[in-house]
Amino acid sequence: MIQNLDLKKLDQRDPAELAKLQSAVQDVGFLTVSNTGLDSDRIRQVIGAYRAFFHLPETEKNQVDMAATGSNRGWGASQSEQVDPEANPDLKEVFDCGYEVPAGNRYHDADLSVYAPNLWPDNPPEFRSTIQAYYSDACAVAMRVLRVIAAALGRDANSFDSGFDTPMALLRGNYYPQRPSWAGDRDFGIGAHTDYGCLTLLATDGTAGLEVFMPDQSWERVEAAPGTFVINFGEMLEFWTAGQVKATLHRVVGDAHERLSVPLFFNPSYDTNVAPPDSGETIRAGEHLTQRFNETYVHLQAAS
Ligand SMILES: O=C(O)CCC(=O)C(=O)O
Ligand SMILES: [Fe+2]
Repeated sequence: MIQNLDLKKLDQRDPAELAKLQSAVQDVGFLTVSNTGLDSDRIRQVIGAYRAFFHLPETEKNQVDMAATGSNRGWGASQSEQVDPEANPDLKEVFDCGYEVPAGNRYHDADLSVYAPNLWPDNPPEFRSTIQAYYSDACAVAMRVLRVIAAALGRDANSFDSGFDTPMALLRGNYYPQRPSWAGDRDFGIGAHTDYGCLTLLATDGTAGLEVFMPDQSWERVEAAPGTFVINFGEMLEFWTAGQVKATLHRVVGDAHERLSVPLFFNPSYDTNVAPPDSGETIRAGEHLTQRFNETYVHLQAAS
């Protein structure tokens, strides 16, 4: 079962809520969370901005097409990403934006694609300001959730903080058009995958579609109305916690309804070592993320 938790209670270290969190991260790797401070009106505004962008004619979206770049900022057309090598490229469209590295930061002149400059469309006019404001508020919620996870695992609540000073956090709008009539059994809105980073904070427009691969090997639907978030964990947090946090497979098949979702992939700074503690290994977060991007974005598959 996928648990719904209350972030305010977790912040207050409510013992029953922390115990539920511990089993959600270890056994299932998925949960939903409410009471984050980001309310339903705010999420509707953000989803509305993405929806207006995705409904623009392709000629306009083409002006910010990431395929013309060596990174993943801007619009990705349908079938521009293949998260499951056994399936066809995903049917969804995306819009990705990332962290804006300030001048003076050690990564500012590093020319790393994970910190590439954002590409913003001219329309809708309020798109950039709406999405940028949400980016920073969503990162703050994600960091709060990571702190309560550290506490639930019996660690110092701030033990992950120093790894996130320049987060490679990627905010995405996913647009799933109606599933086309020609789609076959290798075609998905997004194929089965695990996320690459640490924590994913996902808002949706309330339309069903996300399915989680449960410990009993069944696919379970998880729904979240605007104001409730789905949280799951990526490969890096599984390594970093030596498996105490589970990176769980999930997918969206798609159906007759258009659907929007907005994941924030909260990834650490490039040089953060996400290898299991005391393993003597080094897994540099930026190298793992770059490799996974190169494997899955079609325009980067060809270039790498
Ligand atoms: O649309 C969803 O509900 C999930 C999207 C997802 O898994 C992803 O973008 O990694
Ligand atoms: Fe995902």
